[in-house]
Amino acid sequence: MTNISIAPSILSADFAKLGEEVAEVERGGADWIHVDVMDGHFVPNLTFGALVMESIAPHTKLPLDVHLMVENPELYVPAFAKAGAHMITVHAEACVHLHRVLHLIKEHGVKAGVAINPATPVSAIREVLEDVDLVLIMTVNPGFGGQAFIPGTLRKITELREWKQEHGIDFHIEVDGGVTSATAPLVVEAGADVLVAGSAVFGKVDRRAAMAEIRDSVTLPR
Ligand SMILES: O=C(CO)[C@@H](O)[C@H](O)COP(=O)(O)O
Ligand SMILES: [Fe+2]
Repeated sequence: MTNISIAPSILSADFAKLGEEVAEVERGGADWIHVDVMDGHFVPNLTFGALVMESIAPHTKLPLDVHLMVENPELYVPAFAKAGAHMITVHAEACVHLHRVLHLIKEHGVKAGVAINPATPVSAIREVLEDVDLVLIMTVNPGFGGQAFIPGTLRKITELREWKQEHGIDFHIEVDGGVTSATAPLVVEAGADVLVAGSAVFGKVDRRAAMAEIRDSVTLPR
């Protein structure tokens, strides 16, 4: 079975103590830290920029998985790379020159990911699938934590898994939005290997138990 990584999204953490929050989920068994950056234009919400992430970075050794929900993401790639990003994912819908942006990310020594919204087909990113380290399938419309999983997105995960098999190339398939112990088995069965979970982890008092519940849902026999 594929190794499954859990990436708690700090969007649902307590912003007044982000350092402690990431350290706690690292101790509790998280694999990556998912960092949601929103500009109030590409999505109807605002979060933070590279300076805030730079101040979080010393509090964890886990890879920082930056999800840029911003227009003109190429403008922010250098700052997030400098701030300690391990992976930077940009939205296909936000990039006129998607191939160029993905290579800009790699030139900064960072792994490159591409994200698609629920209404965007896999065909929109087919020409860059050999250029990416990760594809992020949004399983909610981006902008907010705590939304309900959109089941119609599952067929895109399956399509990507089949594409990987057919072409013999590898990249992570990450899912983001509404991931819980109820939906995790569905996305893993479809082919996802990185599970972002915001409210299902940070919304719980016991974060270790919350992550264990998600991991057990995809590893223990049903
Ligand atoms: O990128 C986003 C939202 O746009 C996510 O990363 C959310 O933070 C996921 O939150 P939950 O749906 O897991 O509560
Ligand atoms: Fe995200």
